[in-house]
Amino acid sequence: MATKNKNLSEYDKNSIPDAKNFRFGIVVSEWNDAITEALCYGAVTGLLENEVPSEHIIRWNVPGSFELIYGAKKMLQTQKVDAVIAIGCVIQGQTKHFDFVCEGVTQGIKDLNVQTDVPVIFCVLTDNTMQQSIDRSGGKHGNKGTEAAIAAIKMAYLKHQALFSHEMKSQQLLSSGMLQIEGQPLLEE
Ligand SMILES: Nc1c(NC[C@H](O)[C@H](O)[C@H](O)CO)[nH]c(=O)[nH]c1=O
Ligand SMILES: CC(=O)[C@@H](O)COP(=O)(O)O
Repeated sequence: MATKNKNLSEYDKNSIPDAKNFRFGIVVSEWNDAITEALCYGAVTGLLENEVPSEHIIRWNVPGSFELIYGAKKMLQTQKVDAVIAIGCVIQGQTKHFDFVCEGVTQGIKDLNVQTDVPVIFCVLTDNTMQQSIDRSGGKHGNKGTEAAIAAIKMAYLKHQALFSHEMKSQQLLSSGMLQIEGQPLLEE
């Protein structure tokens, strides 16, 4: 479904997991800051609406969308966060630079999701015109920042569920004797 047929701010509140214990990083590009500030407002509002305490939200700025990659990497490496939201707005200019910035930040954020254990949410507008960006940052198509906040909550929950499931399976294997901790007797004497 294309964005033009969907409101980015709409979501089923009943489908959102309990997020009050999760912590979120938000990295915001300063290019097109009228748009990125509106996206950040949507993201923070989406988190607060779902019981995330304001003190569980850490915000950093970077110069442009290309720097979101490094900013998100340092955020997840140095801060105790369950997910990171990367916010940017790239608008087509006169040259091919748009293509390289969009491809670079897309691939870079994808790489972070592959190489690290913290979900990084892609909240980067890649628009042909400023009006398209306005429409998607609190305008007629809603706010992609809110959409990103909901995605961040759901991915933080998925991460925690996966970890819990793994720990439960390990405990079951240990207690059944099917798994041995190195250096410890298989069965207690
Ligand atoms: N033209 C836009 C940019 N360009 C700047 C790059 O993101 C980057 O900061 C620069 O190449 C230095 O590494 N950035 C945006 O976020 N939006 C644009 O429209
Ligand atoms: C995405 C960009 O870097 C672009 O807005 C810069 O504009 P231009 O292509 O005219 O240099």
